Amino acid sequence: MESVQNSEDKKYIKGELLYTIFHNEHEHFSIAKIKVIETNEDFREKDVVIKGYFSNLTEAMSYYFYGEFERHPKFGLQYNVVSYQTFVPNSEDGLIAYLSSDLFHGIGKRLASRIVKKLGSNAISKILDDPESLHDIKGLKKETRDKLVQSLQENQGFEHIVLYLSKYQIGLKMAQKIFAAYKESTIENMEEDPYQFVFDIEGFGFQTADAIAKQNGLSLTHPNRIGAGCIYVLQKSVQDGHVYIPLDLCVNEVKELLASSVELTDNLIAGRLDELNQEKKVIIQSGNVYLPSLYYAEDGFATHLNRIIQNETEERTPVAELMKIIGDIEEQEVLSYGKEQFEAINQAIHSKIMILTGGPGTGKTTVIKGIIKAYAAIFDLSLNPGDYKNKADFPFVLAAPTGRAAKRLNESTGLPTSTIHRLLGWNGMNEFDKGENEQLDGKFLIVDEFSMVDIWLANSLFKAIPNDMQVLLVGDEDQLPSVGPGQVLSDLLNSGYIPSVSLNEVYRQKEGSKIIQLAHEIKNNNCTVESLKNAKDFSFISCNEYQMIQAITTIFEKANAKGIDYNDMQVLAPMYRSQAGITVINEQLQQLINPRKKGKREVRFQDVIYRVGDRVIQLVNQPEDGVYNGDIGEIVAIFKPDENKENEEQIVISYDDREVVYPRKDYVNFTHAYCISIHKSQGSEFPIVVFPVVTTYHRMLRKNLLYTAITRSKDSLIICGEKNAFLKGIQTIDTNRRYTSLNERLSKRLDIEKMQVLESENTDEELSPYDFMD
Ligand SMILES: Nc1ncnc2c1ncn2[C@@H]1O[C@H](COP(=O)(O)OP(=O)(O)OP(=O)(O)O)[C@@H](O)[C@H]1O
Repeated sequence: MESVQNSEDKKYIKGELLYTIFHNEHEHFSIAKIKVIETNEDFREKDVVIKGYFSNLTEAMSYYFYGEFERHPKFGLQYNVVSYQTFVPNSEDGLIAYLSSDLFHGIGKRLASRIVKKLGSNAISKILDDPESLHDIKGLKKETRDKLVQSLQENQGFEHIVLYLSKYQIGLKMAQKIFAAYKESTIENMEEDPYQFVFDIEGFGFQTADAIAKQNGLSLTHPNRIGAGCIYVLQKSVQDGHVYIPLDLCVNEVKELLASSVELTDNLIAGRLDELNQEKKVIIQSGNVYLPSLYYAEDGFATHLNRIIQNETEERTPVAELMKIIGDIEEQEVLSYGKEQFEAINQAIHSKIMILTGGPGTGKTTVIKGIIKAYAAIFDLSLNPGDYKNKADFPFVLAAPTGRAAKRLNESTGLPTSTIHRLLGWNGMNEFDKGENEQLDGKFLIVDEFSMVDIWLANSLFKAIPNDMQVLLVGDEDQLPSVGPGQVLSDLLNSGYIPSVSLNEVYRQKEGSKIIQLAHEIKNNNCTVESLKNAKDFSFISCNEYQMIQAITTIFEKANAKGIDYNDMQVLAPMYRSQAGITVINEQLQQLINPRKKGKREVRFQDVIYRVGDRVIQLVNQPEDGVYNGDIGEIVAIFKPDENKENEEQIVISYDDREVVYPRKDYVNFTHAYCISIHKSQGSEFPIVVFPVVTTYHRMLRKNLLYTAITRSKDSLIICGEKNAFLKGIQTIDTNRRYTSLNERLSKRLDIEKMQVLESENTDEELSPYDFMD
């Protein structure tokens, strides 16, 4: 074991564990109080609070903790532990006493001194590195020897590994993951082939593997190095939304990644990819390279889509009957459906699966309501969930990818809605309860904001759709694609595999909305500087990047003076950093809207101050608590550790229908929401949108991003910034094509179906092989 005396430059505190304040079983995260025995830190107190990821800290045991002090605004000085090890005396006498203690059964003083005599003061480290080193010790039976190794591994294995991994800047959290996978063989495996970790451990980076390999003198042409490079390149491509990358591009990127250090030929990389393909670590099809999870998601989605569509209902409602039903609905709703809208209702009623698309204000919601009412009238179904004995008997299933979108769907239809995750029964462990074996209840599924659904979620959803369920997918194809991989909505539309109706006539514009007009001008590429003239619900305030904060502050102050509720105003921006970025705007607006006040609690987390009353946004899906990426809430309480039974600092956030308690380690799951990113605003609408647009954002300024931003505003839109930047942005098409093969998969299926139809027609004519001969 590495002795502290050998690493004097490394800061440490040697201490005895007094008690544990908090321990998370799942993550092995602990906060504890220790009595300081010795330290090379400039610290003179008798005890200190430590925190970090530990395997098994035992009260009254002594440890070396390596790390650094951190000053917490509320809890004062804490020691943030990066690695640690149980204190084992490194004098021979101490070591003998340790090995002959109650911790190791069957080893007495005599045996312990023989071990120390043979292995020296580094005995424990030697045994952990190589259990064989215990062979040839007189009187040490195999059984006792195995037990000693096992106890040492249990008691010290993890720490030993943590210490080893910390040499490569691998933190405790990742060390926990690695230890769970490799246990005591971690070091052996890592020295032999660190590249394997890229395959086995989620989040283990290629660069880390490369650094470890270099230090262990592994060859740069190690076969797994190229393999790990391939996996790394593919994983990175998923972050850009790709489902696959073409083989030649993959080869080039791997070469770029590895070649600075070694000469690699295309053939060598392609050969390695071929082997990975045979080992099913990647899948190569038609010259495209996929990570298996994406290949199977795309293939699975296409298969289930096909399965559902094949079970077409034969029954057709006669047009006259449908006209009558729709006429009745028009009377009730006091409107007259446009031609496209009627067609959409008619098609949706008669299609097993249909897509409804259209820009803002074209009547998508109006049509959804029409479809539901028409379906209910045809099949004589009540739209009151209370009329059904069981919840599962209610025929309509309405869902959306985010909580806010689901809520909007509920408000516009008056029917129960949920997020797709909740619908599928997310169990918090990356799995859904619903699937092929337990499919969804209901007869008619409507999914809104489908452009936000990535290929993984689409596959999970379609797996769970029973054969007899009708499906309506609703979305706006001009919005940003899903954050996750794929572009399911646009691939479906391009493939022509399922019927779709596009609504183009704008109805809200007739009510004099400039916002809708602007959206359609952007969509149809006829937006000019004239389009940016102020109107009742629209204004453009000119300013540059450096004036932005002042401009936004003034807008908010003026609105407030007019009696407008700050909660109705939402700033949307494309990026976090820069003078006019999300972070700075949030800081400024927090000061204006929710300033520091005596008696109002606040805590600092990283560089941000969270205060009771702050508007915040959830950044990840947390289905176990019923909150989803993009949900906006308000901090309603901050608790000190001595105020709750968990003994931890907590922030309580209130969302529309629930309150969620976040322990400090989960504060990364939310951020301030006075200004949010346009990506996070997808699926939401706000009464007043303030949208800064300046040239500094240029990398981000694309047509679909600007379109998404302005279509989030319901009543009023204020753009502030540079007109040129805006006009340039709307002319910039996102050319970063996502590599997906859903369209091809579906087109192929269409071709097969056409051939089958041809074949069946030919059979009718009783063709014989002679017909194909000259
Ligand atoms: N056929 C129609 N006749 C009269 N008004 C209509 C008609 N269709 C839609 N509208 C009205 O136009 C407005 C926009 O319709 P709706 O909300 O259904 O559109 P949308 O496509 O869902 O819009 P968004 O995507 O912006 O939410 C509503 O006020 C709606 O009542």
